[in-house]
Formats: sequence, C-alpha cells, structure tokens
Amino acid sequence: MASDILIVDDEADIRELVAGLLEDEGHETRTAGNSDAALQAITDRVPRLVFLDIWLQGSRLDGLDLLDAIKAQHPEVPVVMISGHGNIETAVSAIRRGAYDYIEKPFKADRLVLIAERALETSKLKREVLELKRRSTDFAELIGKSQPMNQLRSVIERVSPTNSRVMILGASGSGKEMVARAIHAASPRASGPFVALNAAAITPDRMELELFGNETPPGTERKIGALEEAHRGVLYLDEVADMPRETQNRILRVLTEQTFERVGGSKRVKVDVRIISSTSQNLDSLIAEGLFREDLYHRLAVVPIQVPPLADRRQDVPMLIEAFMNQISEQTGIKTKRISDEAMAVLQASEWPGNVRQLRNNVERLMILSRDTDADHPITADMLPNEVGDMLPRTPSQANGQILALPLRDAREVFEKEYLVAQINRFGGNISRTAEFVGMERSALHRKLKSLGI
Ligand SMILES: Nc1ncnc2c1ncn2[C@@H]1O[C@H](COP(=O)(O)OP(=O)(O)OP(=O)(O)O)[C@@H](O)[C@H]1O
Repeated sequence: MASDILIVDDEADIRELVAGLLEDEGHETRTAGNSDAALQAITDRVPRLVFLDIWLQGSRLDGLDLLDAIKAQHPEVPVVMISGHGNIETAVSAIRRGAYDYIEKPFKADRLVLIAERALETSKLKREVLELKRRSTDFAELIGKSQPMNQLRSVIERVSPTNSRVMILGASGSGKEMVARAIHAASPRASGPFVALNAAAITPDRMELELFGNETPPGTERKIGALEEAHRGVLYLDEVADMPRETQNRILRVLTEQTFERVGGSKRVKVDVRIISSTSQNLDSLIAEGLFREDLYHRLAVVPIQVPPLADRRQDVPMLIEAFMNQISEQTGIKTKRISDEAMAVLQASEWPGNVRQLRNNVERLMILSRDTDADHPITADMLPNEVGDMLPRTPSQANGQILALPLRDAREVFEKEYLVAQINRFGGNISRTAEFVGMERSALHRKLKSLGI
C-alpha cells in the first residue's frame, strides 16, 4: 500500500536511510530536518504517517512538543517516535501522549518497515470502520443480471483501471454511489481512500470548508477538506449540480491546476485525486439556465455513465429482493420469507420512482410487518404496503373508464393488449419467460402479439 510518509529527524543520514527503506517498499516519502519544516510539510499536505525523532537538535520545538502540535491538529495521523539508546522512557511517555509506537536507534530495516506497515494498516482500518459506520449499506456488489446491468458492469470494468474522471448519471436511489464505489474498488487506487461528499446535503456556506478544509492558528484542530482526505484515492462528488456557482469556479481551478487553497490559507496544496461525480438532475437544462458551468461539465464528465432506473430492469427485482432479505435477516435476525408469485408480480410491475433504495426500504418494512406470521406462510399481495400497490402503472383504459364504453370483444382486446405489454415489460422483453408465465406456447404468444399489433 503506497502511502505518503513524513520523516522528521535532525540528522540527514537518518532521514535518508529511513526514506530509502520506505521508498524501497513503494511508499512516497518527504523529509524535514526541524520542527518548523515538519509543520510546514504537514501544512502542505497531511501525511498518512509520521516518523519523528525525539531529540530534535536546534529546533524550535523538541520531538515531544512537536508530537503534541501534530496531535492537536491531526489526531488521526499515526506518529512513530525514533528514540536514541538512552531515552526509552521518553519514548514510552510519548506513547502516553498519543504516539502510535517507537523505534529505537540503531534499528533494523525489517523492524522499521514492519512498524510502518502496522501503523498504516491500523489507521486505514480506523478510517474504514468510520466509513462503514457512516454508510447505510453493506453491499459491495452490484446485484442484477439484466442486460442494462451487464452493460453497466462492462463499462465499469473498462473505466476502472484508467484515471479518467467519470460522471454518473441516474435517478435518485438507482445505485450511483454503488457504481462509484465499484469503480474505486476495481481501480489501482483501491487501497487509497474513497471520500464521499454530498453537495445536496451541505449548505452552500459550508461547501468550501468541507471541500478544501481550512487553516487555523497552530495548536488548534483544523478541518481537513475532502480533497486532501482523498489524496491518492477517489473523491465522490454526489449531486454535483447542487454545488454553488462560486464553488464550481474553484473546483474548475482544482481540475486544471491539480492544486487548491484552503479556506483562510494562502498556500497552494497539491493533491493526487481521481474525481467521480454524480447527478440525478438534467444537467443540459441546468447548463442552459446558466446554473451549471458547461466547461466544468466537460472536465468532470470525461466518461459519462448512465445508471438505469429500476423500472428499466424489472427482471432484477426478484434477485434484489432475495439479496436484501438475506442482508436484512443477517442484520436484524428476522427470518427471510417466501414471496408468493402473485405478490412478486405486483412488486415487479410497480414503477419504483425511488428505485433500488425504495425497493430495499419496502423489503425491510415487509419483513418487519410479517415477522410474526407463520414461517411457512408466504408473503401475499394483500400484505404488501399500500405504497407498492399505488405504484402499479394505471392502464389508460382503467384510468378513464374507457373500457366500460366498449362491447365485450373490443374491451377484451384492450385488456389483452395492456396485460401483455405489462407482462413483457416485467420480464424485460423476454418472450419465452412471458409465455411461460402467462401460460401460453411461445409461438402462440407471438401470434397473439402480432394480431394485437404489439
Ligand atoms: N445494483 C444494486 N445492487 C445492490 N444494491 C443496490 C444496487 N443499486 C442500488 N443498491 C442499493 O440501493 C441503495 C441506494 O443506492 P445508492 O446510494 O448507490 O444510490 P444513488 O443513486 O447514489 O442515490 P442518491 O441519488 O440518492 O445519492 C443502497 O442501499 C444500495 O446499496
């Protein structure tokens, strides 16, 4: 796992030795010979790990004071103390003050590398735990075998290894963030961070702070912005169209210059971040209205990816329901249930304007509401939440009572047409499966469709 490591020691040969050993392991290193240079390096970009000498000769702050200063601003960054022979006690007290570990001079190369790997791994795990807690979902895998899903998967496979900026377009709840995570997981940045920022959930006045972080007086904790946090990883800008115009201008600068300024700061911070953005809005009209910068769109959407709404891949509904049931059962201990064919037909035919998220919420509701019913009793259509029934497409003839104005023969034809169109949609255009379900021979169904003009 390549990481940005800062080595602080007053002796140049120790600095070079440590840096050389870590670089041989594929890490990126920076060095500082005194406390001010170290603080400056941290200000330039927050490292993932610091090696810090306890005795910093000729420095404004000694090692322990510098440790305090680093911990005050960046409690999450692990610091490994480098101690001389005679100051093990000081090293132990450093651990009480928040150092991750210490290494004694003269040290063996293996031990140094091992401590670095362990410290990086621990802080990565901490980040991941935080991230998992924050995420409402545990799914790493995109579920669905429909043609639109297979197509989406192949686009993800092709775009992941590149460093191209991707813009994910699709309705709310359709799985845009999951796609972004899948790209990250399959990319060379997989071991780096995935930082998500939802522009729709942040007030415009906090936007810049969240994105760029700030600079505060020494000794006070400062906010690390999402861009800095995502160094060597991916920054996911969710609902990018909700970004204030002013922030759009600044993002555009970041994209052209690969550097940015923190709020209240004057220095340029350099980062290596792949940006994946998403929107559920129609960007063309926002661009036409002057609400979204067209040049920013072109920079962000080097590869646009469209995520299909659930209504365009109804065949995936049973598979999604099964996966959600298993997942919810694992999390809550509620047993999974069988769903009757009739209830499944309703679930598959519904419109799902809130897409996969809405489906998942309904599965959860269903499981909770039916938890006390007999385990062998399947979920039937009358047990479905009203919300599901309300989403069934209203056929035009039902909607305007037209059918009542027709003789039986014509009414039957209207009904057959609407019924078959709905079934074909439900099975994603697959005639064999539709025929099987409606109880007709495939060839008979073909003839029927032809005679009805479908
Ligand atoms: N193909 C899929 N397989 C499994 N779960 C999915 C799939 N698509 C979406 N989900 C689930 O649906 C929910 C919504 O997905 P996600 O947050 O990725 O959607 P989104 O399009 O980013 O939503 P929003 O527009 O609200 O940000 C999550 O719980 C996610 O796990």
